[in-house]
Amino acid sequence: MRHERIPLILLTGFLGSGKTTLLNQLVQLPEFSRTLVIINEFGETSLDHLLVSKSSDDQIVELSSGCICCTIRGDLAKTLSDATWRFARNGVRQFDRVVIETTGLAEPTPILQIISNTPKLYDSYRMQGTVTVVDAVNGAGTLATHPEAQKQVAVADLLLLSKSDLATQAQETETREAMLLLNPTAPVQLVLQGQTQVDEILALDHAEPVQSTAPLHSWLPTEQLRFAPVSGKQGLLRADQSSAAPADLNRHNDRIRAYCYVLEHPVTAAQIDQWLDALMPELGPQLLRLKAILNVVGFPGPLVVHAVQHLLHPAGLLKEWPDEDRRCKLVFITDNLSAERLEQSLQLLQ
Ligand SMILES: Nc1nc2c(ncn2[C@@H]2O[C@H](COP(=O)(O)OP(=O)(O)OP(=O)(O)O)[C@@H](O)[C@H]2O)c(=O)[nH]1
Repeated sequence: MRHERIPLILLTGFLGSGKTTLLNQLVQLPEFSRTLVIINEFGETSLDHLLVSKSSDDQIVELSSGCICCTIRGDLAKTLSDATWRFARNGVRQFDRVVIETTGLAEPTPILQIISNTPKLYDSYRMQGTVTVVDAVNGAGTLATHPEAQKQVAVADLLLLSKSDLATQAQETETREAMLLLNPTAPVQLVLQGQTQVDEILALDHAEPVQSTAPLHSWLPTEQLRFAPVSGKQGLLRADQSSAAPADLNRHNDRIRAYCYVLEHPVTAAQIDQWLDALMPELGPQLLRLKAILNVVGFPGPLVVHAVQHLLHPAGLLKEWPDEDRRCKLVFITDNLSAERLEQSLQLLQ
């Protein structure tokens, strides 16, 4: 039987959004007591690791000579691969979880890829999810102007809205709308001075095949979206973007978009293979994230598919459906990809 892999949470968010404040609270909780914290800072004077609570001093690694998403990817890989013996006593590993705090300008996808593309790391670590902190005061403006911030929101499994104590109602609403447009499927919860509902973080199980059907409900909140048939494509419905957020919000960030589809009929395993074989090499770089729940002919439960850019995680087959809705649901978070091009690829599932 396969050994239990160590869950890893990627904590990201734009500069000053409140990542360290959150981490400082998390490491003081009993649930996070056996957590290895890896902090990446950029620049000569790195302070964050000093700000994180002393209680976990012996399990904090600071990577400060560059950014882990670009210049020091190797350092991250080495830190993770050495950690299992470096943070062990008498041969027993002293941590059960890893949290990596990125710099505010980091792109999360290369970091997710390091873990999945390095067999030794993939064998030891399981991506539990990406948590992105967004500042409610500056969020809308930041998301309108910084592609890094857009990508951080787009790939999140959980979005944490910070500083709502400082934000006006209008600022908070605009920030929520901007987040919704980039990522309509990730739940949003408040974090106030680093305090938040920690159960939601611990329950994340999105980035790799889920074992339970519970998280599927939050994936694609179909009840909140309006779907309309795509002309000429039988059984294919597309969510209307304006039902997620006002359309004019898109004016600043029309590169990164979320598309949600429902396919009304079951598909065959062969069709899925063919579709993914064509999709990943061709559109991989433009796919920031793909999540799909597919009804496969002859399978008792849904097949769950995840991809981050050209990286396809092994699909997970669940034993049963979470509810009566047996339709296939697909979410694509894309960079510079048109609905027409996606729909052309979906023809392989028709
Ligand atoms: N009022 C208020 N201030 C907050 C909240 N969260 C964080 N802050 C403050 O925001 C500032 C930046 O917070 P940090 O936790 O350092 O942000 P960060 O994301 O780690 O910042 P970088 O490392 O620069 O990317 C600090 O002064 C925090 O005290 C909040 O919910 N409310």
